[in-house]
Amino acid sequence: MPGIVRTEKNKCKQCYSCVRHCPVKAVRVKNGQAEVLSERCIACGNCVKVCSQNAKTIESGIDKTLEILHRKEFKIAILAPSFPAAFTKDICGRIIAALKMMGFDEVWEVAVGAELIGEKYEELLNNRFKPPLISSACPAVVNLIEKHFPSLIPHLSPVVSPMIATGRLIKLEYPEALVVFIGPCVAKKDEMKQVEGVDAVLTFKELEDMIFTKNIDITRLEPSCFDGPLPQKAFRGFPVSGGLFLSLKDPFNFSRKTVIVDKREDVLPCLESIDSGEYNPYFVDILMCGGCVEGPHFKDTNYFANREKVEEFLLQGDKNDKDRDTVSEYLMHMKNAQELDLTRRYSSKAVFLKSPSEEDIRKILNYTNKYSLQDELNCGACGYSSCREKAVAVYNGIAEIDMCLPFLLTKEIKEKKRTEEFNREMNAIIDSSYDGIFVSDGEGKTLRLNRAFARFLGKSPESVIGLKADDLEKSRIIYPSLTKLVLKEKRRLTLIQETGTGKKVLATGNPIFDEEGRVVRVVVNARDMAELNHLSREALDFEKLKTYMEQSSLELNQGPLPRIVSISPLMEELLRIALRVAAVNSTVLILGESGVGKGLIARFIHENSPRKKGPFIKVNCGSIPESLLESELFGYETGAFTGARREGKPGLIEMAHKGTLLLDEIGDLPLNLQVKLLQVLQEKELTRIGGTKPIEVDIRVIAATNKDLRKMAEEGTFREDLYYRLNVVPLVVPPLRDRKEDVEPLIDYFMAYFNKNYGMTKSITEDAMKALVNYSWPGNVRELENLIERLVVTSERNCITIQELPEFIRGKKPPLQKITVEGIMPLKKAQDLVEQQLLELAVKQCNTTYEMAELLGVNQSTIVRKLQRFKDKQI
Ligand SMILES: Nc1ncnc2c1ncn2[C@@H]1O[C@H](COP(=O)(O)OP(=O)(O)OP(=O)(O)O)[C@@H](O)[C@H]1O
Repeated sequence: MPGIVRTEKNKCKQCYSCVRHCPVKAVRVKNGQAEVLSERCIACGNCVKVCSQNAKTIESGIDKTLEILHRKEFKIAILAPSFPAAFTKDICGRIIAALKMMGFDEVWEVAVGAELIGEKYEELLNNRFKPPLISSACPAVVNLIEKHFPSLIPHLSPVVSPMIATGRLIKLEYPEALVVFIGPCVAKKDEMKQVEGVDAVLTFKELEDMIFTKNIDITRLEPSCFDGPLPQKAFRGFPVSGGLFLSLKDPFNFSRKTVIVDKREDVLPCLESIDSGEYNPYFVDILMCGGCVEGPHFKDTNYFANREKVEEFLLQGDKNDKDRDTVSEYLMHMKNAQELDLTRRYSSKAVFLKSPSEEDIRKILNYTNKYSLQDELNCGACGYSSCREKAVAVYNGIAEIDMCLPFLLTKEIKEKKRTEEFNREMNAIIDSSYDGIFVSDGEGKTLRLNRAFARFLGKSPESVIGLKADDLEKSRIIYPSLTKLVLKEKRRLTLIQETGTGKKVLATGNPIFDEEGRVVRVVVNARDMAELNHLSREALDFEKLKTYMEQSSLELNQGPLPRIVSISPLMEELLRIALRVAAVNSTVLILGESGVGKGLIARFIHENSPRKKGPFIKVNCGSIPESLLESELFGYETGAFTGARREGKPGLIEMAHKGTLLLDEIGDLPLNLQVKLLQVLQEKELTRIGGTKPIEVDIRVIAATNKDLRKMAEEGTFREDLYYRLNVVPLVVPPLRDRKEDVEPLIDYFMAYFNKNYGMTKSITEDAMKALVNYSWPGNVRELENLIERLVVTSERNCITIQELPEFIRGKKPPLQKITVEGIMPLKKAQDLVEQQLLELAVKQCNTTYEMAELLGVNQSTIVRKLQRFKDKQI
């Protein structure tokens, strides 16, 4: 059966007041909303009275009454004896008149029913009915015993309430009559559903509402009197505390053994003590409220004033009292009075809560940080008198675990701290963002912007916050307004905006939607176009360089080992030593003029070492711009610098792990990197740029140079400690002029190689060969190789003749440039000037640094380096 109390969910504000004041804890809190459990509810209406939010309402009897009033049957209203307390003195008689005006044929007093059952109580008490006899006039008490103290059911008086007794008397006399009870009690609405006797129940408050709605001006009505039989005075006092007891013929007969319970807080302890056998009264005159003059639907709840009004009516009576038959006279006139059945039966409706084990209780308590007895504050904020009682409710699913106020407060403080921290972090992230960030609400009002965006606008963030997108656009602070467009189109948009400072920004606006699909925020992300262009150029250069680096390294590493062509005893000796060195892990320093084949020897050592399956990485320290060399060698971590890849990148040293690292042109390694390299050689670990964690590397280092490192170390341009660390095994590759016997085999080798490469079958005449062998090859093997390639490609005939050779090889020395010396200057400066002039000439003649290298007989990296040097020094 549904209960009589309803909860308006959205009004419930988690105050737990209803839980606290419910005597039987019939309130379940679920998702923060309290709802009454009809199976546990005793319909006392207390939760309705204490709910400050008016979230609890009582089932209304108005509709049912209206329906009855529309019927043609005989309609009788029965007024509870507490009515004088509900209305002012001059209104009382007029209430009866108002009820008749509304359509009731008669208005009876419920005190009649009280007199009827009073006799029954007399009988039960005199016949010693299963003491203690517990009165059953209060339906909330009956519910309490049936649902929560079923063992006391045999002691409940088997007599109906005065309301039911009055209803039944009327229906016996007028079987067709419809009876509406009007009283102070909400529990009567529940009783009506369980026991036959009345057709509707109205509270005094509902009656007032009906009178108001029907536009009845009660003050203008002539007072009217009660119909029906006249009850004895004593029974008009039924609703006050002990009213039933005092109505007994000889109450003092039982006074010592009677207890009058009329306070809500006393009801439970009384029944508990009787139930436990601790307390053994003879008669229990028990009401849930302070008599029936203090219910949840009573406007003025001052018990004493209410009680006085009831007693006044009891003494003064009604104007027509003397004209009415008494109850006993009325019964005598009835033909079938003996058929009046005033008995009531009860049944157990007990729904007990499950008892959790101690372990279960502990688990629940622990969740809210209650680990010891001291932690159990029993503050009652949750509505339960103790933390354990609440734990039992949680276990039974009628309370929520986090209903604990101290726990929530601690949690909230923590949460607040976390939110503050998070906000601080977010602000720091947003403010440190390189991109400009601008946030508006769904109306286009500026909520926040970061420093970068404020910089674009040339304004302080504070001066922009609160301004509308439209205003920003009109005043040209930023134009056009992306926020406006996003709000209009409701989609992500990108466009170029111009700011008041003349900056152009590339901006992307994103709408943020709420659950209903409305745009609640617009987040604009912007980049300065000028910076963007600059970055893209930088990134392009960076990528190009890396591709070049990776390709050159991989070429060496992955391609077939180039043949070392040599028949000279000097080279044979060198290779023999190189082979021996290859077997061990020592650092090798390869010295020799440019283009003699130092790189080739390094590769030879790697391929013949135990590391041959590992990588062979070649780094030309002279050809990578100094600004990039560090990151190329040591790698970098995420976001270490502008243009860095997002995920970071290992350096070439790290890439050479388990293999060999050739540091070519080591003499060009900047001093700061020399220190870092020394650390790697000594500690066998490195730290990426922007990183903190050292990375272990197992590499063999081979350094190569055409410079006099020892001299450089003496002059302080190369670290001495690094020089000694590298110079463990020095290998000197002899220049080609010192091993002329290798020239012819090398020419044959390169002829065959390029013929194959270009699909040709060129050969060379003996004269040409002789001239080539006799040339002194300042650029060594590289110069020779380049010339042969050019001859194979450019020679018109199948056989390359001496005429096709450059003049300087044919014996005629290359024409000497006239270098004017106008005075004494340091030799080094003179050398620089000469080099500079030569480079200037070469730049004019050649398209690439490779061509320049060939023309000047040095390798390309030397050209790059020297050009850079002259540029830097602006010589
Ligand atoms: N003995 C050789 N047999 C075949 N090819 C050789 C020989 N020596 C050198 N070369 C070729 O000559 C070119 C220059 O050699 P390498 O780059 O090893 O010289 P390098 O001394 O390292 O030059 P740099 O000092 O400019 O770095 C390469 O193409 C290499 O293959």
